[in-house]
Amino acid sequence: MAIRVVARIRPQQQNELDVIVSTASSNDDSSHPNQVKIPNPRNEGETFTFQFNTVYDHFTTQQQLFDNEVAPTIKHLFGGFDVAIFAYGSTGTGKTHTMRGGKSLAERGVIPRLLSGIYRRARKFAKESVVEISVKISISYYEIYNSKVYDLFEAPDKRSLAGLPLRDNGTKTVVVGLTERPCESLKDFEKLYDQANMNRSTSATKLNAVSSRSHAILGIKLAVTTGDQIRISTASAIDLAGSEDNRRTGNQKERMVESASINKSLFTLAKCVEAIGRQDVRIPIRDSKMTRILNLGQNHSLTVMILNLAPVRTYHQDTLSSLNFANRTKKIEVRETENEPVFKGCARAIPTFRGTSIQRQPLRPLATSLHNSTIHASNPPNKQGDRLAKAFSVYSDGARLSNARMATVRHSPLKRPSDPFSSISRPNKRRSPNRMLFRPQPTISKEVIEKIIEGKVTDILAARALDQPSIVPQPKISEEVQKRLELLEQKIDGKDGGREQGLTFLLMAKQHAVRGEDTSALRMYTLAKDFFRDNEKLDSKIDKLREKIQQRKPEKRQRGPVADTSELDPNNNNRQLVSSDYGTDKTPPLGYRPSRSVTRPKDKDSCVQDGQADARPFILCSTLDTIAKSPTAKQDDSDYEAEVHDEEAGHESDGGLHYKAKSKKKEPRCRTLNDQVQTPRTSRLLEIVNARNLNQIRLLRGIGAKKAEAIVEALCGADEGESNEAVVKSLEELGRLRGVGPKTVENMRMGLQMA
Ligand SMILES: Nc1ncnc2c1ncn2[C@@H]1O[C@H](COP(=O)(O)OP(=O)(O)OP(=O)(O)O)[C@@H](O)[C@H]1O
Repeated sequence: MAIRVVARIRPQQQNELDVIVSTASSNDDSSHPNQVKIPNPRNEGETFTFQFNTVYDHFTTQQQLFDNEVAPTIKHLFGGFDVAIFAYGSTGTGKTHTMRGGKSLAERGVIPRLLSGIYRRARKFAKESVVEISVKISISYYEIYNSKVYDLFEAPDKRSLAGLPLRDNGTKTVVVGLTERPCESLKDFEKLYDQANMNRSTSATKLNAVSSRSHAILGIKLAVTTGDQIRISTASAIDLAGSEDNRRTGNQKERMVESASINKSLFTLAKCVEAIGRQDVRIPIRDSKMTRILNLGQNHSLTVMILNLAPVRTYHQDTLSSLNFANRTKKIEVRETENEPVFKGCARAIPTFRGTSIQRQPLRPLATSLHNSTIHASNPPNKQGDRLAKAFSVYSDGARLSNARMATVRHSPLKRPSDPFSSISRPNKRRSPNRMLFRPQPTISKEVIEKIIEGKVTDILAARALDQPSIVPQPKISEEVQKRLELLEQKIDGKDGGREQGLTFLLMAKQHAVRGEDTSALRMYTLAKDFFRDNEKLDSKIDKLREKIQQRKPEKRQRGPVADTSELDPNNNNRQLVSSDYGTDKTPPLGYRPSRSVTRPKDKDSCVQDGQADARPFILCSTLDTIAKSPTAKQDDSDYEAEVHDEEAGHESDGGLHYKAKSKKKEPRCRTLNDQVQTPRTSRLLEIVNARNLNQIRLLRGIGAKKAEAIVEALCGADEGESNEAVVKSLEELGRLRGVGPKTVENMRMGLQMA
């Protein structure tokens, strides 16, 4: 079954203007919309339509959403299926509101309602069933904060800084050392849940006063014992952190670190979804902890994704990104599989204890978390302080089998030493299982033997269930050991968290630098410094940038506010003329080539000089200057057209770019211009191209993924070493890049939406 994707549009909030998202229905029954409509940010006359299973508008109550989307999954949960419900959307779109909700009854979100539904169904089951039924519910709750997993049942001051390690268990990923708490009633749950939520990392940003800084995963484990069988299933309710544009959130140091981590994991998720869609052999699921845990498409769970959207223009590009992501996600097929029940009297289990034909079984992890739906026997444990689970149980033949079994049974509280067949628990007497089982027993019939063995098997399974850490918390691993585990894991994953984080800051710094956002670039470089101490190059870069900002201050004052448009308020239209609109390039370092992201001016006199290693293409400066001086800075498209017409005078390349010449030597028909008279539209185009951000380039009109790659490759091919990167300085140069012609250039240019 494909993942069910539903969209929820939150109400417009105070101070929010200009609603641009609307709903529609592809059916005749317009009372059930299933489409989201949003204008094309580059051409307001055009509307994009996205279709999902259902679309909920701002009138939808928490109750309605739950009844339609989540309540139906409860019966599947009781039927032995796993369920995964997750909220996705950019920051401030209502994910936490949807999943957790408010305190009042009407405002309660999906999670408390789900628990309430589970308890209600459990009671109904027990009441109506003719056989005895018992339902045990336990929960675990953890967050992924800055790429580390923390148990939310633990107070932050008691956490190990390294977090909890992850381990693979078949198709599932388990969190080692996670506690599971039994929850007898809804009240129990609410108490635990509220306490744990206080431990969740939240902070205020400009976009959300209580912004979640982590992905939170609640696991609900259901153990339904019906007569002689027990079935375990799990529901995972996931409140993802939202993608963030730091120019809009106003994030500073600590928030920025969190944001980089959030964006990175969400980017990995998007890459996974894309790779699944393309049916790639490699899905980069291991590239982030969140994707490992979510395990989209591979988790064999009934999956519902709630796409949270904000209806207003300030979120335009975020909404579009989310819609595109959801559009791809809805195509993912999941093979839901029912978790196997265990029967107390499972006769088929007997042969495995007989004779020498015992099959070697793979290692089966016993240390589990909620995500491990291994088989349990009935009589779930209720004693505290029982022996903790072994890491692995090995089924093997010969002596090893005996040992493994001995280990299991020896600790069984159900062991009956007087039992004539307690030899199962005595390895020294079980060297020859054949002889033992088939030796003539004058006083016991074969049926009785079978029965006794059946009973024994059940006991062993029950003992194993007692050994499970389902209720008893896992042993606390010392901080030192956990740190080592974490380091080991990073090594296995080929990552080094700190360095990676530092590189992300460097990347963001360079992006800001390319856009001429010196202050933000400086901020990012300073953050990167924490990760690359004693790096002289970085220090000198910071010093030079600081100096440059200082020097520009008086200049800025002279020019007035319009001159420094690079870091203006997003609502200010001027900003769109020169710097990237938060909408079109919000995604931070995505698709960016770290080593290629800095464009270097050849011209030493260019108005932006940034030491030896970092510089922006001077086209950006000339644009800034042009706009600062130009009274027509706010003109609309037609004004730009006239301006461009004047520019058609032809322009000699100054040799700044050594691109690969096209095979056919045609006179370029595209407009050529002198850098000093570039229009904002042209500057913007060149800026996008020179930034080498695949994501942005492919959004240009007439450019697909392949062409975008070809452009970036052509640019990289034209570089003279890593420290001397090529810059496209005119439309003519752009038109001569491999894979790009004058027509494409014109298309790209005219497709740019300018304010
Ligand atoms: N359907 C809704 N009805 C009423 N208010 C809503 C709704 N959805 C969201 N809100 C409000 O919008 C604000 C932001 O919502 P919320 O904190 O849930 O966003 P979020 O997506 O979880 O953000 P973040 O990713 O930053 O944590 C909150 O004040 C919340 O009450």
